Parts: sequence; C-alpha cells; structure tokens
Amino acid sequence: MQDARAEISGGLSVRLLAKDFGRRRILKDVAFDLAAGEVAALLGPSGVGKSTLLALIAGLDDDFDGRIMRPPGRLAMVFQTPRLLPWRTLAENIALVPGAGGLSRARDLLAEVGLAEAADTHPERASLGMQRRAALARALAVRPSLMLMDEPLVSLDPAGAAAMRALVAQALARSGAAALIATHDRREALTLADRILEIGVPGGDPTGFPARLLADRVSPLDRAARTDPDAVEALHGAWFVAQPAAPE
Ligand SMILES: Nc1ncnc2c1ncn2[C@@H]1O[C@H](COP(=O)(O)OP(=O)(O)OP(=O)(O)O)[C@@H](O)[C@H]1O
Repeated sequence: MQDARAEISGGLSVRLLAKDFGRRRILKDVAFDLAAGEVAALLGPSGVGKSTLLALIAGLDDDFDGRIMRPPGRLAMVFQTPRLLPWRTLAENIALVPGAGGLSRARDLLAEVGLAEAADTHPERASLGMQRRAALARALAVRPSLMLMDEPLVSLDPAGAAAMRALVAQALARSGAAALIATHDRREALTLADRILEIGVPGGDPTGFPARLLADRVSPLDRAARTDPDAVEALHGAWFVAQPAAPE
C-alpha cells in the first residue's frame, strides 16, 4: 500500500530488508518514503552504513534484499569527495554533464554557488570548499528530481561549512528536488532537513551491525527558522533526547 502511494506521489520509496557485504549484514529493515520536493537528513554515526544506503538508492549497487523505487526524472549524487576531473576546469567539469546546457549554463551555475570568478580554475587549484560547491553546481546541472548528498559539509572549516550549508539550502529550495542528505551531525540535520531519518544500531553500540532505521521524525523547525543558528543550537541536544527512539 505504501509502495503504491510513493509511486502515485512521484517520490522515493525505500523498503530495504537487508544489505550484506560478504557474510556481514550491514543494514536491515530500513523503510521510508520521501515525497517529491521533501528534504530529509539521513543521520547516523560514521561507518554505520549511510554511504552504502545512498549507493543502493542511487542504483550504484543492486546487491540487496528489498525494493527501492526511485522517483521519475533524473537523479544527482554529490559524493563525499568532490570527484572532479583534474584536467578540466570547474566550468568544463559541469558542462560535461549530459544535458547541462554547455559552458554558459555551467558558468551561471557556478555563479549561483559563489564561484563566478573560479570558473576557469582547475580543481587542484581550488580549495575543498570550492570543489564541494562545484560538485553541488554539477549536481544541479542535471535538473534532478532527487538529490543524494553524502556529508556535504564534512571537513570544511566552520565558515566554509556555514557558507556551504546556506548554499545547499538555497539550491534545494530553488530546484524543488527531493533530497536525502547523509550526515553524522545533528546540527547539520536540523539546519537542512524537513525530516530526520536516524539510522543506527539498537542499543547504541557504535561498533555493532546491522544498523536499522531507529527514528523517522519531522523537524520542529520550518525552513525560515532553520536559518537561525540560535534556534538550531537550542534544539540539537534536547530534541533528540526527548523524542521516541523508534519509528511509529
Ligand atoms: N565494498 C565494501 N565491502 C565491504 N565492506 C564495506 C564496503 N563498503 C563499506 N563497507 C563497510 O560497511 C560499513 C558501512 O560503511 P559506509 O561507508 O556505508 O558507512 P557511512 O555511515 O557512510 O560512514 P562514513 O560517513 O564514515 O563514510 C563499514 O563498516 C564499511 O567498512
């Protein structure tokens, strides 16, 4: 029934029963739907299986038990490492995306992420923050209906992370794409997402497997409230502790 609803709403439907690597079960019982345009955080500690789940959703790995229905339209993935071609400029990296609209649109997209001046720079001369922004522009170039982002703010300094957070929020709002953003950071989840999907190992053993969906909660902050760092700061400890730990 829920599968049918997701198909009708044009969203993402994940019904993962199990994902194994060799004899080790990494993920078990992860079920959720994401409506068109909805932005969710996939929150869990490092190494718990977030990247693995994103790869399954992206269709990069089809070795699992269960069923994943992707929304119609295109899918874009922003990897943890920016994965830009080193011998191409930032603009050329974006223009290479099929359907991106050539160098002129690539420059417009780079301007949207604050990189107008760096369009002709090669990735090795760009900082990690700039490369991340270029990777975001490249994802937007495909005009996706679903964006998958793996730790978009990790390893950035506080100012770079704040700038990137604002850019991701703006870009998602403007594009209207549904998004699933993997993060280990509660503040990041609260700042970016309408909904927070927590994955982890029941009982909290960070070294244990398999991880499951522990909680599926609507954020108490609307998109405007999220831009206020004080509101996020006030919530990030107490809200998570106070919420029930299991999905309904
Ligand atoms: N191709 C693979 N073969 C075997 N084990 C793997 C493979 N890819 C990932 N793993 C293991 O699966 C587990 C989950 O890894 P994954 O990268 O999905 O976690 P994560 O939550 O994304 O963490 P991080 O944010 O640190 O990348 C880890 O124990 C990892 O070692």
